[in-house]
Amino acid sequence: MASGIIFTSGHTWKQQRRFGLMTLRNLGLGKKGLEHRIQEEAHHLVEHFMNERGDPLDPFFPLVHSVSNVIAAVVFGHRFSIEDKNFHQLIENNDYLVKHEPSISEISKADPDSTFDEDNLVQTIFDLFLAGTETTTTTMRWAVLNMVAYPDVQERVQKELDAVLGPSQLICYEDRKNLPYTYAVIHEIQRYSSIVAVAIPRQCVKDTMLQGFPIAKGTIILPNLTSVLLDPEQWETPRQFNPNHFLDQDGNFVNKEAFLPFSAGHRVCLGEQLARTELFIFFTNLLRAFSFRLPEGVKEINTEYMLGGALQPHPYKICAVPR
Ligand code: HEM
Repeated sequence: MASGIIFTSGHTWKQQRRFGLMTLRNLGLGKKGLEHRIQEEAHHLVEHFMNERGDPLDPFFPLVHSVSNVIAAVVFGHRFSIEDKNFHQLIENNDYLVKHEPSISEISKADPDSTFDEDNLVQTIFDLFLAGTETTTTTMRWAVLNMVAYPDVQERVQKELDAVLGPSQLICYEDRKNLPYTYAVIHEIQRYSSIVAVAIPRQCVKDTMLQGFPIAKGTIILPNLTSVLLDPEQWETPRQFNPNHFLDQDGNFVNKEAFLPFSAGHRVCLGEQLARTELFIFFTNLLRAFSFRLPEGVKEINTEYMLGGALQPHPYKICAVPR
């Protein structure tokens, strides 16, 4: 039988999803706890790039390290050092999670309706890790790649950051309100890269009429998120990277109903708030400290995606030049 959050439905899904959300909340999501964790990881990330002294690097490993450490803090209660062999194993082989046998007080044999058994615990941890690591890392890889591909956008972000933030000021998610251009760029990165092309499948529970289309009970539905994120009726230049999609004429940030990279409804991404906070804090810290450029002699960068579970960029190397 399926366990965890992503692959379940009905009672198990409800209980495990509620547990996942509660755990994130208890650990400070929406309060300051998890934000501190992200700020600390952003600090390590900047330090790691700084040590490369502007030499060509593939940002994948430092990014996945930072993103994983935020989730590790939630599910294991500690962060990994970048040299940690276990951490490398974790990244390469998610078996690590299954071998771990945590036991917590939620596991109850007394309640016959309880889904809090070890299978569900392991799978829920696995789900949070998988769903939280791959997606956020891939979005950050697109973020860096797009800054190299659109240097004028990068420059404008940096100008805004320099005008609003002090050079060593701790950046909070709250600062997005004073950084409309930067915030619009992050949204455009998510829209344009559309990394989760298709959301989790649904099954129709009763005969339904939807906008004139009959959908029979039992039909499996695949929500196509890319079709919304690239919809020509919703976006001025759907197939061009254009931060103006999220700005009004006065340069204020505007949210768009069709901005659905986290999907919508009961299954909406459970980590949306966490992911938004991570993307903002990692992106602003990196762009304040570095300009991303092509390595010497390299003329262009591949901005096509590779088809897979998530739409990922091709592996690439860039230089993080300290500003
Ligand atoms: C940029 C980063 C992220 C993106 C674009 C993203 C996107 C999505 C999407 C599209 C879904 C499917 C929703 C649906 O079928 O309607 C989803 C589900 C999910 N996400 Fe995320 N996600 C991100 C980050 C995270 C993080 C950081 C976590 C960890 C806490 C997380 C945990 C989950 C879980 C557990 C589900 C399954 C929810 C369910 O089945 O009820 N995600 N995410």
